Amino acid sequence: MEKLHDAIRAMAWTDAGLELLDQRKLPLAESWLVLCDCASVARAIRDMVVRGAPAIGITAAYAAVLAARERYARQPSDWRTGFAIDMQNLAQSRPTAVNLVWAVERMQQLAFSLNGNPVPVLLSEAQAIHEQDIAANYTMGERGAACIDDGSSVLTHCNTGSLATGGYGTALGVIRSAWSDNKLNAVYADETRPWLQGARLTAWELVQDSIPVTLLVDGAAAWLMQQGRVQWVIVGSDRIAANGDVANKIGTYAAAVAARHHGVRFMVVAPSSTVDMGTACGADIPIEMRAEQEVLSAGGQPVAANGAQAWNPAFDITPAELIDVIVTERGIVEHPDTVKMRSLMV
Ligand SMILES: CSC[C@H]1O[C@H](OP(=O)(O)O)[C@H](O)[C@@H]1O
Repeated sequence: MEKLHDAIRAMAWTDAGLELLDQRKLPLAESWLVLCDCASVARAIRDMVVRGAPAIGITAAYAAVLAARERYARQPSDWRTGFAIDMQNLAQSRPTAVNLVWAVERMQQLAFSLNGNPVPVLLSEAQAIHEQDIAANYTMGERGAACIDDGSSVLTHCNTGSLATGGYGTALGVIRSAWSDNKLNAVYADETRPWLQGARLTAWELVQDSIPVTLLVDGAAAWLMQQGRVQWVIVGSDRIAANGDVANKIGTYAAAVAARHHGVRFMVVAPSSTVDMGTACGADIPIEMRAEQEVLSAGGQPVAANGAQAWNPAFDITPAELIDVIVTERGIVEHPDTVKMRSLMV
């Protein structure tokens, strides 16, 4: 089967600045923002113009280039002080995806090792982070697809494709590769309330690739499994703790519980930049709480009675014992635990 085209990108560096595809407007409109300063990129991450753990990390790396360019132009003799402030603000834009802090620390450590104008070297580093992520996604796509038997149907949650990464995707990369290998009968996608990453982004990506996709409301996932209609649930992650516990979009834990109950296998796909060996277990992962309004409305229109309140955790924690396999570019871990995760990350 011909290799799927890989044209979708969430971000692109240009001399004018960092271009971000505004994912808040998809699938109805494809519009790009061109951001020229670090603070604007931090706001764009917070406001989910760009989202998805690896995409957030790559975007932060480019934001570090913008910060260095601005600070060095303003004060060549003492650009580091302002740069450090920019990096702190950037790192605080969203708390759960460890890729953000990983990228900020990697860029800041490099920046402070440089003499003279840091921008050219930092830009090369940011571009390397971007390219390495894409390469990792193709590797994970092949490795994950190899776990899937011919004739399988799969369910995915949220968006883990080119829009959530540097390109191709993590869990959606596995689905792309498995489809290219003629292994899949059907692909199901949870709409993923309240932000609708599945309905608005995953479905859009798969339609672009001419891969048939069937959307379902999140509450239908367990019934789909009870009907025996999927053999795998395949998801991404925003942070994997040292013991293999996984933080991912809200609704992932429910899917994992239902999958285990119904004998459906559960795969987590994430680059090693998502693994946080400094966090012992899932209980120690910060869970982002987002605005109540995201639950109380849809498409900008209220859907709840005026006066109702909402609880809006953006992520939940799936314990390692509910995960059959974690796929990274460094290797595959079956039935993850701390020992296995540590051996993967050495
Ligand atoms: C490729 S991992 C993407 C990961 O990020 C999503 O969260 P958000 O859309 O809020 O950034 C979701 O947890 C996905 O699994």
